[in-house]
Amino acid sequence: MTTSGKPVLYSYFRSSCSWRVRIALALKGVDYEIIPINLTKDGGQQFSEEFQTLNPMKQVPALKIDGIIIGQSLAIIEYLEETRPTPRLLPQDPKKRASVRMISDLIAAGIQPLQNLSVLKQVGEQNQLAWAQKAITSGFNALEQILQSTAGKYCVGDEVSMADLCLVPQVANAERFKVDLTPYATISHINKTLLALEAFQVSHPCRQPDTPVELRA
Ligand SMILES: N[C@@H](CCC(=O)N[C@@H](CS)C(=O)NCC(=O)O)C(=O)O
Repeated sequence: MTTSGKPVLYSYFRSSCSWRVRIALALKGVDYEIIPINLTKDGGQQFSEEFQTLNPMKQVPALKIDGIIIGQSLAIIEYLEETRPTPRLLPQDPKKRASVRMISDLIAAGIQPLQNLSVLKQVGEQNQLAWAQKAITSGFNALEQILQSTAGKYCVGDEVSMADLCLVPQVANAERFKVDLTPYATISHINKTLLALEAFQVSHPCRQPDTPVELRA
């Protein structure tokens, strides 16, 4: 907490995992402060001693809330869901909830970590684009197929869920890595529908306190 008592989100404007949490906070109407952690400046502020005491994984996001600090975006979203249940981001129906968790994990464990900054650094500059494209297309091939049986207006039925909070930032990553989205009609359509919602807009990487001027919209 800051002296104002508001929750504090350690976030980087371009981080897809931070964006997931920003959407959840916006949807649930939580007033919070952002402390930007620049993942590229000075060799990466995530490696500073101060930040490592907050999140030993040296990754954003991390959320200080209710006297605790939580890392891992899905754990944060689940905590927000349990303590601030409205609007619901996990459906009541166990089968739908399983679908939401399946899609969230597909993205959060099966795609994003493979194209995360630290992995791309290991892959080397020349191979980064092809590597990221492969990780994303292989995940999106599976996701597009899964959505045929789960999607309504959004990833699972007609209510915005945690799966949607994972989808939109991952599509932004796909665009950044110049993935051809033509084969992913359902993913693209749901993404467009979600981007029209205010919570997805206010939390967008182009509207953050640490967004560089040239990327602001
Ligand atoms: N599983 C974690 C992943 C967090 C993560 O990968 N964060 C990225 C930004 S999206 C990061 O901080 N990367 C820093 C680095 O790779 O050095 C979560 O969901 O929060």
